Amino acid sequence: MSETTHAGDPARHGPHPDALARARHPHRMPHRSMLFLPGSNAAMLSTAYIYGADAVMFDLEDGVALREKDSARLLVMHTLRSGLYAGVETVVRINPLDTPFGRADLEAAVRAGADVIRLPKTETAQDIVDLEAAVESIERDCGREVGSTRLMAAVESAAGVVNAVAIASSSPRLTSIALAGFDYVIDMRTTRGDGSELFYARCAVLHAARVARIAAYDVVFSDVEDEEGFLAEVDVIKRLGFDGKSLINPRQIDLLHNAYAPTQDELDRARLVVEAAEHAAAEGLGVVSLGGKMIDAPIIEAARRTISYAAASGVRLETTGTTS
Ligand SMILES: CC(C)(COP(=O)(O)OP(=O)(O)OC[C@H]1O[C@@H](n2cnc3c(N)ncnc32)[C@H](O)[C@@H]1OP(=O)(O)O)[C@@H](O)C(=O)NCCC(=O)NCCSC(=O)C[C@@](O)(CC(=O)O)C(=O)O
Ligand SMILES: [Mg+2]
Repeated sequence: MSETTHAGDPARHGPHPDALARARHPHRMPHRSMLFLPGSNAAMLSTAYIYGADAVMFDLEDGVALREKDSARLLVMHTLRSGLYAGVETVVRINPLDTPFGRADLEAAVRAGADVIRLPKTETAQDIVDLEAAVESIERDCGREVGSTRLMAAVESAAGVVNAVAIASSSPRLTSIALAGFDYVIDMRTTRGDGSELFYARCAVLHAARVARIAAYDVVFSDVEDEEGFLAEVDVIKRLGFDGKSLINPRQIDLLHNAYAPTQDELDRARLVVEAAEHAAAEGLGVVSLGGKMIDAPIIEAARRTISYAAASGVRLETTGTTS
């Protein structure tokens, strides 16, 4: 692939500052919604930055027909370089590296400045180690800051789920892990149902993410007309502890963000906790207390996350499904 230089090319100027902020302060940057966009769909690629997803995922893998693999790669590369998505986290789902398309996808995505590479069908930690080596070589070759491309592992099989802790801990570049439900249930010889078929995998992926201190994304919900079913699934995954979900349709974004938004009471309490923590830090106090009760670090961290969710999409409106 030939490399052209032009002003504003993210491949020349490193990652968007927003991406660096996410890497340094993950609790302040929500990872709730990741919108899948088929890389071959020019109309979707030219408009989807307006929908307000936390991240968009340009898909070069299963959402793209074989005969469109090369044209989709070019389309995604030009979209990344266009600057349209400068304020949104950009993710490219490449084809696996052992397919005829994987290396070319990776080369194009890293050179064009993708914030994150999503590796589908990750089964072992070695898959990520190999990906990291390939990414580093491309970064060096094109002059992109080494280490600036982040990685996401998508786990889509029994092997991936069983190896989730090793995968999640395999690279400092790996900032998130996603469970992919459709391929997973095929591998498990079952079908999507009431969620019980995903329960073990969800828990395994989530525990791996927490051990490695990275973000965890839940599966896509395929029926875009079934708002009630979508919200029921969101309720389950939020309770389990997922940071968010991969999505296939813009209509799912606000529903998800509203479900993750705090109530006004939760926000007020979080602000008090953070104020108390900041006061204690300013006074050089080792112990943070609020109303006579000691507050520990995980509570302060959770309070900061609550404030970041409210900053991103307001407080939760229980009746309308939207946020204020
Ligand atoms: C489902 C449907 C056909 C419905 O279409 P509809 O037209 O009925 O939708 P409408 O709501 O009417 O669209 C209103 C307006 O939004 C625009 N719009 C729609 N969707 C948009 C979007 N995604 N991005 C930007 N724009 C969008 C649309 O163009 C229109 O724009 P406009 O005409 O201007 O008004 C459509 O959404 C769609 O194609 N989704 C993406 C599907 C996809 O990517 N599948 C592969 C990934 S899963 C996989 O691979 C499995 C996995 O690997 C997963 C894992 O790894 O996690 C595993 O194993 O589990
Ligand atoms: Mg899949």
